[in-house]
Amino acid sequence: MQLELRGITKRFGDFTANDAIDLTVEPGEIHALLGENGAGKSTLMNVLYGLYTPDEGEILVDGRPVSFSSPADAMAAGIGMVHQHFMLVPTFTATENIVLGAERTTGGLLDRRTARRQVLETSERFGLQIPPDALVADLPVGVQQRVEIVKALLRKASVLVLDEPTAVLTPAETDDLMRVMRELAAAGTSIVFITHKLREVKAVADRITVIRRGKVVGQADPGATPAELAALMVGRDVRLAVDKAAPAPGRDVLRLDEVRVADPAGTLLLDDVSLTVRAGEILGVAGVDGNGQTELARSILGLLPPTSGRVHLDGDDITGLDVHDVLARGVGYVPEDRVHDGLVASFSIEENLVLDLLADERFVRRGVLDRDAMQRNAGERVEEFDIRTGSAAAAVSTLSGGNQQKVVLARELSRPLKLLVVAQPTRGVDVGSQEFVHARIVRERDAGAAVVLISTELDEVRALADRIVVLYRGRVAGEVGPDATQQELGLLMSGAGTAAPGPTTTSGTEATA
Ligand SMILES: Nc1ncnc2c1ncn2[C@@H]1O[C@H](COP(=O)(O)OP(=O)(O)OP(=O)(O)O)[C@@H](O)[C@H]1O
Repeated sequence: MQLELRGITKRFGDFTANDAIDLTVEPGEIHALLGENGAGKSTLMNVLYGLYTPDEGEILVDGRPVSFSSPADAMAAGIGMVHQHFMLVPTFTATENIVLGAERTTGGLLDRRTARRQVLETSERFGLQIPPDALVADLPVGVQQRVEIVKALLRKASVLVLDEPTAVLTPAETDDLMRVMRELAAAGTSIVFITHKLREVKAVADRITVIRRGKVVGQADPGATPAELAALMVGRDVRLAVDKAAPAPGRDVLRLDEVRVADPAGTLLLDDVSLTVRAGEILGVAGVDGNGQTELARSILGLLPPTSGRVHLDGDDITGLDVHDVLARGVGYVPEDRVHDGLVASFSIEENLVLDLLADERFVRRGVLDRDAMQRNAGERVEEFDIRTGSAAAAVSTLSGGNQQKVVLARELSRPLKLLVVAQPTRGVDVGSQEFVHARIVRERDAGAAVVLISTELDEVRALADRIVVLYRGRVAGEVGPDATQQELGLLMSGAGTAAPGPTTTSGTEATA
């Protein structure tokens, strides 16, 4: 199927998110859509998927104009979309999710056998392995994504939109998705692929369209170098390498002594983790997602009290302190899940920029919020972090994904810090802003903060960290320098080269200690 978007314009109030965009996607083509945060990529795809009505322009399918007033219309015309945030029901099985809304029923009941067979057939045909009877909540993110893709394919999608599909995937899951994309394209499905990872674009794209500030600025050749692609996206040269001097570590700021965290069933999520981070150094924490990184950050912050072991900040025992007390001691926190843990969606950008700073006399006078000060602060932060918004008084939920991430960073880096804990700092952030975020993290280090950098992006960890620990099944599998090779890190991340046992359970007394 040939898809053509012609002169699409979409405005929000007096802000033009898409400005007369033309885009043609040929049958069986993988068409990458590149652009900085807030460029208008998701908006354009939401227009295509019937979620937004364009103010101007038209959509043509095989040369015929079509008009979609809902995703159901778009799906009926053969367009499928996998969103950045999946839209699955966690308590339903994979099969139930896939057939939801298009189910065949007999006497009002779901025809489970037919549904299951269809799911298996589609997943086998495209090499998308799915356990049909597993609950979605129990599946790894990469498999949940396959459920979304099978769901679209089962509805006979001949154009599949993937909006930042690799942001949450492990490297192995990403490779797998790339393979699936190539196979789908070879079988005639067209794919619109949105990503900020230029290497992926080079690996799979047949054609590349770049948009900037709502307009198409050009097509790029898939043979272009990442630096050339970055320059076209951002409109200037981008340094893809991080500039940083040798560290000058000072006193111990953070010390974890044999920290253990067990879940209610007694499985150890953090297992005897001991580590020290000094002022003026960045400790990188590498590992495949789900090996204790989240629990590590949360136990330092006081969001998840350790089952046993101690956490010290600047010599003080802060184990068991409330998160507000920990933050008030000069700790900054950029959580991996910005939507749930970093922002209040319905609050304005101004308000989100001072969350957790409500004891700060810059913004609160005699218990009353100083709106003028908040406005001034927002103006400065928006400018400094290049947050793309029409107005800082707008709800933070109206920002593009990457710009929401910048709000969290701008807030956390706006006060003097002893310790900065950052998880996945550049997830969903465009290459130009990645450069900026990396430079800001190094600046915190150079100003004397101890930094814990948790990232599943090995390139990021190696570029920023002064030392790297690898977490594997809740344990520190090893410590290496920043010059460790990808292979050495990969081995530690897979559990090879360590004596770490499989998932352990606490023995009764320890679990409750
Ligand atoms: N519902 C809305 N109301 C107001 N403004 C909006 C709305 N949705 C999007 N915008 C604005 O439109 C612009 C484009 O956003 P969009 O989500 O399309 O960007 P994007 O290119 O997908 O960015 P990212 O790479 O960060 O995901 C942003 O500046 C955003 O703030």
